Amino acid sequence: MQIIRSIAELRKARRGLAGTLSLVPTMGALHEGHLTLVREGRARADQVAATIFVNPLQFGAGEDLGRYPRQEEQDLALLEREGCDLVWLPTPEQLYPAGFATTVTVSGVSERWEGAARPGHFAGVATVVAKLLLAAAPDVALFGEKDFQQLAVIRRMATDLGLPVQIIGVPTVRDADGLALSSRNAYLSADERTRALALPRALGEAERRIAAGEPVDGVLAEAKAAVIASGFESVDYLALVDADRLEPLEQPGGAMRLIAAATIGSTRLIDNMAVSSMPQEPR
Ligand SMILES: Nc1ncnc2c1ncn2[C@@H]1O[C@H](COP(=O)(O)OP(=O)(O)OP(=O)(O)O)[C@@H](O)[C@H]1O
Ligand SMILES: CC(C)(CO)[C@@H](O)C(=O)[O-]
Ligand code: BAL
Repeated sequence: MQIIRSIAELRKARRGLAGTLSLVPTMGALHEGHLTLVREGRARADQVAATIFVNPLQFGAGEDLGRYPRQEEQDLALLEREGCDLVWLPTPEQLYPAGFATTVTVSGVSERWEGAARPGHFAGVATVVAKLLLAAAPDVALFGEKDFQQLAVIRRMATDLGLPVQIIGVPTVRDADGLALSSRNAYLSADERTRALALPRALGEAERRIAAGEPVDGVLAEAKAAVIASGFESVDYLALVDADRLEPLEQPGGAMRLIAAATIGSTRLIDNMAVSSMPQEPR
């Protein structure tokens, strides 16, 4: 596995890679979700590369940039074991040179939900992903559905900028009990980890009830109440949206997604689930 630290080295290494390339951008602290993206990337191209970069541009003031988990040595060992061909670890100075003044802003799909809760977040994500894609020039880039709105923003950006890359979304990998894997789960105490299960459970229950034809408003209100009753301090949003533009849906129909963000202790978790669009007989 080639370990690359500068853009110049990356360009040289890229020219030397034979065949097609998959890219898996990450912020490190790797878990099975990331490794699933790497495996999927390997299945879709001749070579697979990953990036590890905790991108300061996508963190707001007062967010967790300083305490975000960093474990480079362990991450490199995991990627090597997974058969990753190349890993690029850029520095903020390389990606954001002095005088940096160009950002990529995606309107519409980035504005609600995470975009509203974390102003500037998606401009930071879109900018860094555009830069990573331009520098590594992959044929395929893979992102997790766990960050469902992020995936929609990146798809929109790649289409609008005409980037010559196929964007692939990979289903959320969960722990055996149902909690979505996330590097931020490392912040949870044992007690919070247990209570955090209320989030996927509430989404699963809401999914079942909406698919069974129950009124959406009532189901969403009860799901939020269940999350709070289980010990989350707050729910930023828990909503039914269309799966492409992430606009709120009052009536079920088409490709739908339940999306949520909630805070437990000092940890903000996000999750989402697909909702079956065929009305089912009440169970
Ligand atoms: N459980 C998961 N299943 C599938 N993909 C995932 C999962 N968790 C993260 N990913 C994907 O891995 C890529 C890198 O994500 P990132 O490094 O931010 O990890 P993370 O676990 O999402 O961290 P965070 O706690 O910051 O949300 C993103 O495309 C993200 O959607
Ligand atoms: C896509 C990404 C690597 C951009 O920094 C990040 O937002 C993430 O890890 O999901
Ligand atoms: N996993 C998404 C990146 C972020 O929360 O900043």
